[in-house]
Amino acid sequence: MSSSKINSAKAIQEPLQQNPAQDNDDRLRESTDALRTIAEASKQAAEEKDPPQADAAEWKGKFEQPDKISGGKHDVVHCESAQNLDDQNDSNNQTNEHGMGSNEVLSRGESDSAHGAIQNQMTEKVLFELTWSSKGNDIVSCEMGNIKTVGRTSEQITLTWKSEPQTVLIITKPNSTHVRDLCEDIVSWLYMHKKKIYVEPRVQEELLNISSYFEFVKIWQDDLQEKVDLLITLGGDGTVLWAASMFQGPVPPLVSFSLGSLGFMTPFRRDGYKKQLESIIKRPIRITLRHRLQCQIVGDSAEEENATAKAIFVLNEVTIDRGQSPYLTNLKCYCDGEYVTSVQGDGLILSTTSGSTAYSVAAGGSMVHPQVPGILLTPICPHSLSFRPLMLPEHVTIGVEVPASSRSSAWVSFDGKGRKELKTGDKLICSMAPWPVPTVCLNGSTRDFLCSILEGLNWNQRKTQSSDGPPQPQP
Ligand SMILES: NC(=O)c1ccc[n+]([C@@H]2O[C@H](COP(=O)([O-])OP(=O)(O)OC[C@H]3O[C@@H](n4cnc5c(N)ncnc54)[C@H](O)[C@@H]3O)[C@@H](O)[C@H]2O)c1
Ligand SMILES: Nc1ncnc2c1ncn2[C@@H]1O[C@H](COP(=O)(O)OP(=O)(O)OP(=O)(O)O)[C@@H](O)[C@H]1O
Repeated sequence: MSSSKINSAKAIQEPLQQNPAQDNDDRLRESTDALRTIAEASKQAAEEKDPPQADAAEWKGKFEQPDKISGGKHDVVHCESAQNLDDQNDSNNQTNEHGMGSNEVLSRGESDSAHGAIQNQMTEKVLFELTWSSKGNDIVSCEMGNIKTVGRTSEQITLTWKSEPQTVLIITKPNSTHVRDLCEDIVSWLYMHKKKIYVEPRVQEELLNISSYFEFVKIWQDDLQEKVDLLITLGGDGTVLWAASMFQGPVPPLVSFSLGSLGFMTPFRRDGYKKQLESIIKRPIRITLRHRLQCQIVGDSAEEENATAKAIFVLNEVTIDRGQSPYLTNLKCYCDGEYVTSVQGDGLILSTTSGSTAYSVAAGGSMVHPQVPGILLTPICPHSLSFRPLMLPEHVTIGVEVPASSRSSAWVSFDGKGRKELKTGDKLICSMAPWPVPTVCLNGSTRDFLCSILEGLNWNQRKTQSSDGPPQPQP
């Protein structure tokens, strides 16, 4: 192992040992534990073979400090009065305000070359306001004993900056010339607009290889989640997943440019990026709050790793499968601690609604609008004719256990990464995380979703039936 890897592993291990876990296998642990887990997952990823990912994961591990999260903000949305919205948000202009999202104030000082003076002024993370179409703060009213729904949790949300975002983190897909080119352009554009720019070490190196002009671009060192105003991804859905996994607490608004093959979560195109970014930093933006799941393994395996209270955040799904075992998985499923059923088949996917169009749909699950709060249970090749996919409400806690009677262990993966063995007796606990990923919409949450299933999956494409044919049957 290289010395940098050893240092990185040490940096990860130390926080892991600082906060011993408490026992409770029915509820997910609080945020301190969550960070510890992410650090461990990154360590594992760093040991994987893919060099760009291993390096990136190693870098992520360096700044993931468990104690940061204990002071994390659980309330992403607070109630406060709304402002008028501009013409971008017609649909919301006639509605009342529902909530306000704010980021905390923090201090920092750092000198830069060209824009040093400007950058030094940026000592606070910018605040913003969230407008959630609704006739009031409540979802349900009960006046005079009449129950009436007055708000919808899945309505379009608008984010209005209190001042222009200043600090931008750009995450890019490795090994792509198109991505590198667009990254260079966007970095230059942002610098012209006096933004403070952070990237991964690999990207900084790439930019400096192009020109020393890019010396103003910084590598993020620490306090990541507390300083970024805007997150930009250049790549496909995998890059969005990667960027989201870097935030173990609140996630800043994420603008995703599509430079992949499919791009369900990447509505922005490289052409016209200037106009789009200009609009995003200066005007109110429509966002989709993509829910995440927090997952935790409890049992002997976790204890062996000295991390019983591990939690990992996923934007798409957590998958439990049979790995290389030739046997059926035998997974006992619990909902809020109550036994529900057993999965006998290749495995089970616990998916967010954002992830419903990914692995879950391939396994026969329904596609669900990402703003709908809920957890999908989709079996993988169940050896039972009646195991239909299921969707449960957002508040439940799901447990999946490999019972002692199982013929073999199972394997868990998180957004397709960080595979871990679930030995007999181990349990995966999963519930909705308090920190969603706010992705910026191109044409609104619903239109973007429908476009992605129509264009990405060719949903329900069929040649139209010709009008000529047998005569209509007479009534
Ligand atoms: N049989 C399958 O369909 C299958 C199998 C394994 C993993 N996956 C998915 O791949 C994801 C990891 O993505 P990656 O890009 O890192 O790996 P990857 O490069 O193997 O890409 C998998 C494909 O899934 C697509 N995808 C990812 N998230 C999506 C979403 N929310 N909606 C629609 N499509 C989506 C990607 O665009 C890509 O085409 C996992 O979270 C899992 O959902 C799918
Ligand atoms: N910054 C990053 N560092 C390391 N690995 C990354 C980074 N961004 C993305 N990846 C990985 O690179 C792989 C490919 O990325 P991505 O899915 O974005 O591109 P794609 O496969 O071309 O696009 P699509 O998902 O649309 O098919 C994914 O496995 C992802 O986890």
